[in-house]
Amino acid sequence: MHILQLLRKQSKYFLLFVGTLGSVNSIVYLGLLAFINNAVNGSSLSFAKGYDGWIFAGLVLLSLVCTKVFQTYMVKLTQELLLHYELSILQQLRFATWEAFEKLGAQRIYTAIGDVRILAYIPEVLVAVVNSAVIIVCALAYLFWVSPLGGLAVLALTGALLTFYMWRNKRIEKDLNIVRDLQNDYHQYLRDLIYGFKEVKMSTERNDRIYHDYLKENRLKGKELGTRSAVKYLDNELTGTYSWYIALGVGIFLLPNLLHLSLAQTVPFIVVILYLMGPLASLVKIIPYYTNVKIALERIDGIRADIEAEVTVTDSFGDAPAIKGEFAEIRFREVTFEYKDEKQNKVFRVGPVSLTFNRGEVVFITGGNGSGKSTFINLLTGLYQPTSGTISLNGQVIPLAAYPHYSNHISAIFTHAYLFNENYDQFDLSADNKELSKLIEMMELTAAIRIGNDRNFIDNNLSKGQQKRLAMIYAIMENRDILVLDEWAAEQDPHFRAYFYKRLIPELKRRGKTIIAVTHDDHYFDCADRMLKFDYGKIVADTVITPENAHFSIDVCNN
Ligand SMILES: Nc1ncnc2c1ncn2[C@@H]1O[C@H](COP(=O)(O)OP(=O)(O)OP(=O)(O)O)[C@@H](O)[C@H]1O
Repeated sequence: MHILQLLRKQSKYFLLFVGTLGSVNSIVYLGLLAFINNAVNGSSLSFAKGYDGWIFAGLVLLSLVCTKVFQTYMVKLTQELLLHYELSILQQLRFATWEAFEKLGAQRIYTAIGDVRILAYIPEVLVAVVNSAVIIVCALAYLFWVSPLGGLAVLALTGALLTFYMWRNKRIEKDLNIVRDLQNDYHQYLRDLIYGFKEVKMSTERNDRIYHDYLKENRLKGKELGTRSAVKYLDNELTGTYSWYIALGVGIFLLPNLLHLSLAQTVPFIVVILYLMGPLASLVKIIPYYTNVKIALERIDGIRADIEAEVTVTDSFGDAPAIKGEFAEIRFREVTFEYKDEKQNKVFRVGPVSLTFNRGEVVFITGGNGSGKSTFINLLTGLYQPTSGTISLNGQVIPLAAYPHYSNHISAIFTHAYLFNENYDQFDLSADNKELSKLIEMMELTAAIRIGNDRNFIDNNLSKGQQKRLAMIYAIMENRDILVLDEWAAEQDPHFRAYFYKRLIPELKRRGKTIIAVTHDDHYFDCADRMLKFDYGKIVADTVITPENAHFSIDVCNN
């Protein structure tokens, strides 16, 4: 969206403000020009005789006040705009489905939020553009009035310079767009270096390559393009300043001789040239800022359009469907989920799945790599919505819009569990919470974590296994009916693994929880009530485990 359109959308008074500032400043600048010119010529405006100095000071003051009011208005408007953009991107994002979020990608979201900060240049750009434009128009009008020939000459020069700047700017804009792309890649490589530092240290070849072929290569290209555009911008400034000096020289030395004019006759021309130097310089200086704002806006609009294409609801989660009674069952009926590529071709399909999870059941899910277990977990937790078929809770089919409410019934610990830095769930993490202390003890984290600090969150610097145990504490504190675990025990030591299967799961079951866990721990398959086995996206075995068939079932699941 264009900057002006955007500001008009943000404030209906925007054009009124620009118009008022432009009109007042036109009067001020025309008046100032006339005063300066007359003062240089030794004449005086008839109506201002004796008060020239006062009127001059008054005009300057009026212009100052007007510009100050406009500047303050622009700063406030821009800050509102920044807030609006930041919040609207976040607001749209939080209503995005997991599938839509995966498509957008975290890097693009970070970049868009970063781009919003660039919009903070808008006041500088607009104040410079409005003021300079007003001065240029007034100066040219004045010159046409006193010397049409001089007016024509300066108009031609100004027009030629501005066209030249705009043409050069179009080319620089292309380079700056590439610089922005390079910056995005650079941040990605940087993240790889920092978060994959261990892996980087494990291979000198990888270490060399990430530095020489990616980071350094990227920075060298960035430097080349950055230098090229900075030099072009500085060239613009030089061209502008020196063309104006040439025009000034022509006015002072050539015109009087060539056209047999007295110096006094060329004074308006010289005054206007001098008068225009400042505004034109500030216009040229502001072009890089303008270009950056324009590029940022285009990119933000791009990502917002992508988010809008993926996210239909952006204001509320709507009312939760009234589910009758306590949790009794989740039923999948002919549920499928398809991953598609960019051309909408199916790349992998899970299902059709038809089954029921009953209250209090402990269900283990097994299957080879890439067999569809995690995709199924995403469906079960409501992160993915079925491509076809229905999921119902206590017999009530979940409409697409109600999936966020459906997810509210489930606690989940995913393979790469993320622990928040703040206590968004407002758990009671105080030292005198007995239940918490018991859970910490149970998870053998007493020595590893500290509770009861001011910020009411658990300070942690934990190993992967400990992080999963802390995630388990939070999941238990959430106190939801269904607990979904994706390879929770994978990072636990043998002692804790045994504790999980033999003590924790039975304890949670005793509390009435329904546990659905992806696992490869075949030693403990007999701890489940039921086993599901996935293969190529389909459930190939759904076996109830009894003491009699436990070993047979385990064999089925392992084969
Ligand atoms: N976001 C995605 N886009 C496209 N295809 C995907 C996506 N996520 C998974 N897949 C594909 O879906 C198939 C099933 O993946 P899934 O992660 O569900 O399997 P899994 O059984 O959990 O495997 P693993 O045990 O290795 O985690 C795989 O072929 C995978 O490549």
